Amino acid sequence: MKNAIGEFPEGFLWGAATAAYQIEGAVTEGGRGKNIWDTFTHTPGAIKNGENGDIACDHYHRWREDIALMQQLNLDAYRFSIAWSRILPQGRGTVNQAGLDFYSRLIDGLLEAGIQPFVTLYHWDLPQALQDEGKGWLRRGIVEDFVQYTDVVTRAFGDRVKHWTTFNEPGVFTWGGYVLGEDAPGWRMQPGAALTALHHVFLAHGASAQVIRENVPQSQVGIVLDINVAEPASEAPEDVAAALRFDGMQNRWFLDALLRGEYPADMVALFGEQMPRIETGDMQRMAVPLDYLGINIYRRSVIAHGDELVPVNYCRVLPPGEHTLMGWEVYPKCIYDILKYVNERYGPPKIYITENGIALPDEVSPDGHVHDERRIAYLRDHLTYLQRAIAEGVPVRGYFVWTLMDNFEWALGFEPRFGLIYVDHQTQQRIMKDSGYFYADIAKKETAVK
Ligand SMILES: CO[C@H](O)c1c[n+]2c([nH]1)[C@H](O)[C@@H](O)[C@H](O)[C@H]2CO
Repeated sequence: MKNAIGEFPEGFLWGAATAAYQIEGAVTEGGRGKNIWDTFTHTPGAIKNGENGDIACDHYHRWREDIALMQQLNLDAYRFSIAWSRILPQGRGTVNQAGLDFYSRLIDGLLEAGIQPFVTLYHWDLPQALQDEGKGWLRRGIVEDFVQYTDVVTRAFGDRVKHWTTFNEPGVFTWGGYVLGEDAPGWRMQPGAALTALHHVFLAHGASAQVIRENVPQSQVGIVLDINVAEPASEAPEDVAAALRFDGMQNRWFLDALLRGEYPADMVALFGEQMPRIETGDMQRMAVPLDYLGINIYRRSVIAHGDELVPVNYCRVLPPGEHTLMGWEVYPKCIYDILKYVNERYGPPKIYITENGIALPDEVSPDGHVHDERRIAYLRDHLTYLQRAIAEGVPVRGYFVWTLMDNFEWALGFEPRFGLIYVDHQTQQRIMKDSGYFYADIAKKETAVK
């Protein structure tokens, strides 16, 4: 199909993405159990402005209205996550039928609207009961809990949902949650804790993929990673070495483990005593064949030597130029560079851009519209580089904007607005931004130029 950006493969999916804790609200409704983000956001000082996702975008009650907005955007697909603690309030054991019913109605509504559901099983919101019982992902037994959760939801929705992502960005929630303290559960520990948690997440991924394939005929199974191509800040040997360590930690640790069944030797040597306990067969258990790789792409990564993050000892350098509200550089060619990096080294069968977007201080103008020209430029320029990568043979089959609507941006609260749709979080009014109309035109099939 052809649109204002250029030629895209027939069947290319134009989507938008969200996550349960960031949009649903209704945290004590419908039998939902507590999760670690409920706890973390109510911990004084954890979240900017003391905000939380108790109400968020009230999507739990407004999902019909939100599906109608997705139709206005001409979406082919919608990427969303299921809240584990809505399905299994205690993380395991008794199933909450009201939780299954909510997602079943949502999925039926999407299908009726002609929108394909892309489900993420885990987007950071671990049931608090599992955190309390045995330190969450640090306990190897959690793999079995995740398998039960996978089994329940794929039996319930596998007749209608074919695209299943096990985890969103394993590195972010383990490193952020167990070392940096920036994400739930907010622990500041040694890197070894994050590597152990990550090892168990990888095992859970492999076991979950098996269950999905057993329960869902014609399923497509993948995982979502944030891959970053490292550019040394200078030609100085210490910066070049730091960029290699960044590449090892940010990219090869995940891609080698999940696609090749081995941890990269240089990083194993670097981590030494911090390495997780690896049992016989573990690496084969995690490296199950995948139907697609989801990649979240936002920015370029210019890396220099740094003394803080021991033992990886790298730090990001922010080049001059345009930056987003997150303090990230706007560098559209990053999407081309990252796709070429992954395709040339690992050659996944299919790729989806599962997140790409920009945080801006959007405001409603006196005319009642949100004129977010910078987001239009960001999307247009990244899509142009995406189209170039596809034309050069990278097997990208879909693109999901982060995000459908302005939502709860984790430790930063509601201030960073990423949405195609503006949300007034006091009134819950939704307003399509100018970028939403732009994207609807990109996604609209009738605009196809013969
Ligand atoms: C460096 O960006 C990461 O890849 C990334 C960015 N983002 C993410 N991962 C998460 O998957 C989303 O939940 C965030 O809301 C979103 C915006 O911050």
